[in-house]
Amino acid sequence: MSSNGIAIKVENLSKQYQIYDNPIDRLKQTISRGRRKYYREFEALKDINFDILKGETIGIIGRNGSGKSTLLQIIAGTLMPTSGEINVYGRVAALLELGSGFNPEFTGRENVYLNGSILGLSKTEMDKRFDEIARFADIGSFMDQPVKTYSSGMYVRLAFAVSINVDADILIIDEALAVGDVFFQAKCYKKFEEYKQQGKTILLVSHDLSSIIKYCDRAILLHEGRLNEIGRPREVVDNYKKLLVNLHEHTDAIEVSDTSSEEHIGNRWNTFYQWNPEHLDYGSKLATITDFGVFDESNELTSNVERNHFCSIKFKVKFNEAISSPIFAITFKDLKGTEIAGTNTLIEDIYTGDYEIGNEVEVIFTQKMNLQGGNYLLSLGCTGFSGEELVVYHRLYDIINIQVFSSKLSVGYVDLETKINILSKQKVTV
Ligand SMILES: Nc1ncnc2c1ncn2[C@@H]1O[C@H](COP(=O)(O)OP(=O)(O)OP(=O)(O)O)[C@@H](O)[C@H]1O
Repeated sequence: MSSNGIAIKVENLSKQYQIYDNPIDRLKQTISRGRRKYYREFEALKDINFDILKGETIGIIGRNGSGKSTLLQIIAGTLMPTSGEINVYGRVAALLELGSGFNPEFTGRENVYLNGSILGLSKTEMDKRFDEIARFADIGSFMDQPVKTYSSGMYVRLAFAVSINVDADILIIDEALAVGDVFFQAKCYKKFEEYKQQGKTILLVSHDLSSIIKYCDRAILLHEGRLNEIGRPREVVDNYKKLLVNLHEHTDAIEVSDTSSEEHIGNRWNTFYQWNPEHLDYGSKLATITDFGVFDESNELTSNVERNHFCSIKFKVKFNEAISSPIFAITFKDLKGTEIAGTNTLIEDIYTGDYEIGNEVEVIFTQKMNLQGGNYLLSLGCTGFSGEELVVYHRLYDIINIQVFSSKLSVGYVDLETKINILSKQKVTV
């Protein structure tokens, strides 16, 4: 069957698990040979449809229990769907949950060869790859110890090293990288880039939303076993965040309610800006952000800030209910959606006050702009706690673009304000 550029095709896929309330019921079920049902059915995946193209990197996100691992296992071929169809075009290397894929009694070396043979590679082919696998895993003499003696980090290192060195067309990774240390993670992400450049397909399940935005071409949001959304990672991640706070409304423009301070009506700071048409505006609106603006050192409204100069982000919040100790927040993201910098009054340990219905407050975040020259999206938020639970009153995500000007072209996102000294050593002549 021709794939027409498709790596994975999923059609009307559903998976039901049989839930036995009592362990003995499982035995009864076997004995009854289907005459009676001793289990409940639980639908972990419901009518899932999507195509993944060759060369795409896809992030899969969703709450715990939303069906991510079940979906990956079905794609990897280690679990059968209850109904529907799945076609996978190419060889799959899967790094699923810890504990799967390796025999704990075998050494690392033996497991490398075992995995290779499962994936259809001969011993000679694995011999050629072994040194690279060992180099990437970098677990030293543990390679010849039984895997059961490994730490979870070592386990992931070896499993990842195998997965990326078996010439798979499709790489599936379930959260596994989170266990490795940060340097290993960086090494893995670098490897992803190589993989992408080779036109290979990557499926990544992660709770690290920044990585999903940074590395994926598209993201899939699963919710209660259903495919909630598939699309641009930044949008899917933002919608997922909304879903996490159980708020589903999405308005296309800011609804600026009349505030109690008459002086600003018709003269709002925020009319100075072109708003991002893709911004997100959500929250319970028990408190609303009624205006916002960025001010330079002369207290002039601006959307251009010079690097290393001070600027103030101001926003007004009106309380539509009595609220104690709200949390005010700002975040800067780059245009890919990666959070670059941000803070809030909780992190900064600032007492924000108690408010009655109708009160209005002006919040001012003043900082030295240490971001490198470039374009950034500003997000604002007003949240709080209801008991233990974080509640969102109003968030304006990615509402405006702030351009940072800099004559200095250095690398990365922030200016470390490095001081460089060159100490010359005189040659000693005898
Ligand atoms: N073998 C099983 N038998 C019965 N129910 C199962 C089984 N495996 C998973 N489930 C249930 O199916 C649902 C989906 O599980 P799955 O592990 O796919 O979710 P997930 O999104 O990967 O979750 P997490 O983020 O916690 O890893 C959950 O409610 C889970 O309890």
